[in-house]
Amino acid sequence: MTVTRTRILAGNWKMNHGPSQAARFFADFLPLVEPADGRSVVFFPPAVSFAAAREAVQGRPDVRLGVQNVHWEAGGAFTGELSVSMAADAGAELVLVGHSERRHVFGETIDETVRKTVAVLEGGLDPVLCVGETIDERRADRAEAVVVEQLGPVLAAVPVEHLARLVIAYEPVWAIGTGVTATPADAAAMHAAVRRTLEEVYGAGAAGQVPVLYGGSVKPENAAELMSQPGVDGVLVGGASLDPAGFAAIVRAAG
Ligand SMILES: O=C[C@H](O)COP(=O)(O)O
Repeated sequence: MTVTRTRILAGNWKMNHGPSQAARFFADFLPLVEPADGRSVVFFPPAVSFAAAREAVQGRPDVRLGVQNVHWEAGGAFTGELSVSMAADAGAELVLVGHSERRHVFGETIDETVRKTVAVLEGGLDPVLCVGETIDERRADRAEAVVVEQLGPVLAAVPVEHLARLVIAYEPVWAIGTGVTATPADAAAMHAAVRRTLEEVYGAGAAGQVPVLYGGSVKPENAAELMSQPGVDGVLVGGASLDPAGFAAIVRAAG
């Protein structure tokens, strides 16, 4: 397994921080975080705040931006949706796909995550594919099986030449926004399952090409321990990414 992958510290603002709050966030956050080799900071602001975020991070190539969702079609009558090319035109480099709130609140299917991942890759952006089990699935000892079920069809549709642009985020649904975090050992075990699945599909060495992030109640207090686990390349942070000082502490916890 490669141990030199770039650390990724990602903040998903979900439906928080409009344009003026986004500008205030970056005015406070950026002076707290020096650019550092081997570390990439990513934000997923709401679409209406994207332009404000982009303006705020000009001159900071260590900070990249993504969108929280896209439609797989190139354009057309899809009220409320964004296409990949529109996101790219706005300056997005990454796209969240299959976030648990898309799957469990908005009914996004595995087939839709496949279409979105393919559209994102074909459009030249990098997908951050989110996978994770519910508490009932974990209690039924199906955590690993569920993650493999979510990953398999997507990986089957991603050609190996695009593999190095894929990012995977393991986010147990029961840990998201609950204050309950997976134990570092559980996170490490699930990350290992993700990497095994990558190697089963693409062959030996594939797992080293794909950063795998942990998400679910990551806070300044637990970020360093989670990121010290084997196979945990970074974090995808919701609530704690809304506070400039708190998220800066998480970024610094990456070393
Ligand atoms: O995308 C981020 C995850 O849903 C984690 O959210 P959280 O840090 O608020 O638990």
